[in-house]
Amino acid sequence: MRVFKNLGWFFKLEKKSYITGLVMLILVALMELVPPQVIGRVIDRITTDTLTSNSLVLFGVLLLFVAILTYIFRFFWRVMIFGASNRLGRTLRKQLFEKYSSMSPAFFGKRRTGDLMAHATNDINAVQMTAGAGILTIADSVITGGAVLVTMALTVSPKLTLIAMIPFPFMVILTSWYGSILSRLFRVAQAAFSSLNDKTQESIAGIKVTKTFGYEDEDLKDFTNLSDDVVKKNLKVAKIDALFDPTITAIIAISYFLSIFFGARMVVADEISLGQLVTFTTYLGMMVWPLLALGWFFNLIERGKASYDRIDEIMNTKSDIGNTVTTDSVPSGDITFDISEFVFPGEDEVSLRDIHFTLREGETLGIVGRTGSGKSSIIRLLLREFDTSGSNTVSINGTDIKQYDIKKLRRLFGYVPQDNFLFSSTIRNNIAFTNPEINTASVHRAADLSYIHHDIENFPEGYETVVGERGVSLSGGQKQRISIARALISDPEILILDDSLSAVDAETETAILRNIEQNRAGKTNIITAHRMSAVRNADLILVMENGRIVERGTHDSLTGARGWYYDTFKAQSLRRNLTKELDETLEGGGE
Ligand SMILES: Nc1ncnc2c1ncn2[C@@H]1O[C@H](COP(=O)(O)OP(=O)(O)OP(=O)(O)O)[C@@H](O)[C@H]1O
Repeated sequence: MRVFKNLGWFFKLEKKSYITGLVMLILVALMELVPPQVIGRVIDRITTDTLTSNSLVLFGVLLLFVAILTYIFRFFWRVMIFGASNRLGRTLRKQLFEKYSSMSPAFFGKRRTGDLMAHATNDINAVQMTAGAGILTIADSVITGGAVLVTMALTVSPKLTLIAMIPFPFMVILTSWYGSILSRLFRVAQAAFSSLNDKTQESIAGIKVTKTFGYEDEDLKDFTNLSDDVVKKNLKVAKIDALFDPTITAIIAISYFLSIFFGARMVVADEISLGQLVTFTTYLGMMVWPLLALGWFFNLIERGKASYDRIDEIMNTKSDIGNTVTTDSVPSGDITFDISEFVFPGEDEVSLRDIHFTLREGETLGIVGRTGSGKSSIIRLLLREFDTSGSNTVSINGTDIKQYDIKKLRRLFGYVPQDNFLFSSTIRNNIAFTNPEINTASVHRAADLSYIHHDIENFPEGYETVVGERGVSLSGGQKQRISIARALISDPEILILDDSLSAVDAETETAILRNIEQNRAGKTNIITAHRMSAVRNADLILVMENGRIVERGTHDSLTGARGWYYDTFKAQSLRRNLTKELDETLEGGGE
């Protein structure tokens, strides 16, 4: 029953629907008491030869009237109770999605996508069932069952009613025992379903890699194993599920036997009439549904409880990134990093050390260094994907960025992440993501700046071409450039290109960077790259190694210093010139 307590807030919210629904249920229960009474009376009148055609018509009209009212009331309770439970599904889905949206990347790094999806589908469905069918089954078994028992006792015989009820406590004990086993098994089955969900999602997302390595058979085997596991665990649930109905049917059968055995003796002893015994057994037949409903109720609440706990665990997870706003000012100005040490949450190793620099507003910062040297980590701190602690700060205009409203802070940035992601929508919608109402000319301009306009115009449907979930029909370079257009369209105060030019050729890179330089006067840019040519014109270049800044300066000062930057720049320039020469030679030879 704890799940009902947990859902108390919702029942309060939907008080009107539930109360109306329950009143309708009570009325249906009362209506259902009438037909057995009519049958009993007709039989008694037949046996005493007092049945007239007038009274027969009257009984018929009464039954018809009761049938019509039952039909109407049944319709309304369904609309009220199931309508409310559907609204619960909607509310929970919204709350869960809001929770997901508010969580930091660290949360998504730790959880599996399939699991998060299963919470939003299967688990919410199970809780919704508890608030719909769960309420119905308990109300129906108590109201209909109670009304039938009271009527049996009042209109036929309290003694016979008690005899008929002897097996009922066994049923309650057995079904609640099945319920507790079911809860455990259901939790395990839902977890298995989450894993299967996760596997499906990952297999589809990684299908290209799987195919390239020729690993389809292994992938299928993994999938089949997980799928078999889901079946096995659900079969266990089904086995316990299957115990509910036979138990209840057996209890009812015993109850019937006791009623007829003792009822017949009471008829013979003239304690009740034959009509009353028929009425009694008809009522007993009417107890089948309330008792089945009671069994289902235990089944449903156990499933609801298991799923509610799984959702609750997510809802109670606190985001690593808080939003305690202590300043009203809008973030803008110079960016200063003052970090002695930064450790990613849950890690032991220090990832960034002694990162101290200031980037003036309107200037361009270039960050270079070997892979894993800490370039993206600097960006992630600025974006508040992770927070610094202690005296370590990242500030904008002299204020720690943790003191700004996180949404206002993030509106500052036009960010092109390393693993760019395109939504399954049109190219236009992907570019206009931050401002869907923006005019076509601006979309084209952003695409022009990121050097993708002509490619897009050559697509079958131009800007209306739909890209797959991960832009499967586009080349890596095209995806990167569409992501750059998406970042540029809002003319952000701070543009961040995190290794975002890696998939375009050197000429395209130069052209895009020139466009950015010419069109973003007075705005800040941060570019991380492996190619030194991408940061050549930056006002400040940081060279990272093992989480530290090992060189800093402008292109000229760094080449003068003859360190890693110079060596790498020279090697890359040489390679670039050689490739160019080779291309020209091959082209010349081909003519
Ligand atoms: N969320 C995280 N949790 C723990 N460690 C992390 C996390 N993200 C990055 N790291 C670690 O921090 C170090 C720096 O990673 P980072 O992504 O900043 O390097 P990078 O210079 O951008 O590399 P690349 O050029 O390959 O993109 C790496 O050792 C990486 O494993």
